[in-house]
Amino acid sequence: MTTSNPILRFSAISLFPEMFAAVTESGVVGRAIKKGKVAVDLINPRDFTTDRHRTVDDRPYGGGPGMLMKVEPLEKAIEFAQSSQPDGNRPGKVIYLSPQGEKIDHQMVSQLSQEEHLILLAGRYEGIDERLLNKHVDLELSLGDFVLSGGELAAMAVIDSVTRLVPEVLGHKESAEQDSFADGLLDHQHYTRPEVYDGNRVPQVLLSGNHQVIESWRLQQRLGRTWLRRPDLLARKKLTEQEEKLLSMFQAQFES
Ligand SMILES: NC(=O)c1ccc(N[C@@H]2CC[C@@H](O)C2)nc1
Repeated sequence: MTTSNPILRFSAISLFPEMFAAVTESGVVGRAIKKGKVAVDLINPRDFTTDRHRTVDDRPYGGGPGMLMKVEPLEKAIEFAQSSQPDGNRPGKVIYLSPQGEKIDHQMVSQLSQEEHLILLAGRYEGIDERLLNKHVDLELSLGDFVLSGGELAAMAVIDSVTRLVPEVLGHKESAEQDSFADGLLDHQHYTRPEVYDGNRVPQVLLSGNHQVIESWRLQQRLGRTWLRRPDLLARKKLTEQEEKLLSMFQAQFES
């Protein structure tokens, strides 16, 4: 069933729109687009240049290495993205991807999945004029403390992670509720055939067919792994009495 108006629309502003095929032509996002639940428009600032050489970069004031993205083509691309928003809808939220942004986490992804239109600004070169950012950008986001040669990969990470949380995008089989972080814990271990691999057996509990025991074991592993690998996440989580008990049993075994 394709609906004419998608639940969530992304407008990706990028000098390398062909990169976005990586998310638009496969997997969860590809299927969500086919089902008309999500749309991804690609907007290239180069199409908004007026000079013969279609110039999109310029030298930085104050000198220094590299180039910056020209203001005018970017501004026209952003205004084009906003004008493509159906009348009456809330204006699109302009997101700039950069190492100077707020670190993205599940909370942020979940909030973004409630929006109707996300305009993702993927920069290149050394970046973008601060006055353009101040005028047009609502939210500056970062995948983490590292530098990419362009914002496109970060923008695609936003498209993929947000799309997964759009209602009815994931079938019940792949439901996002089971995702790690959805409840502030890391994921448990996963196993599939063969039962013995490289001399290691699958944990017996998973072969028992006793779903209550399996669920309890999985929760205990999630608590234990979060305690071992991401104590910062555990510190933020209010544990139920049952979770406290499972975790302390895990800790006792671990420390024995
Ligand atoms: N950590 C990140 O999310 C991130 C985002 C963008 C980026 N690089 C672009 C290229 C020029 C400027 O627009 C920023 N690097 C890292």
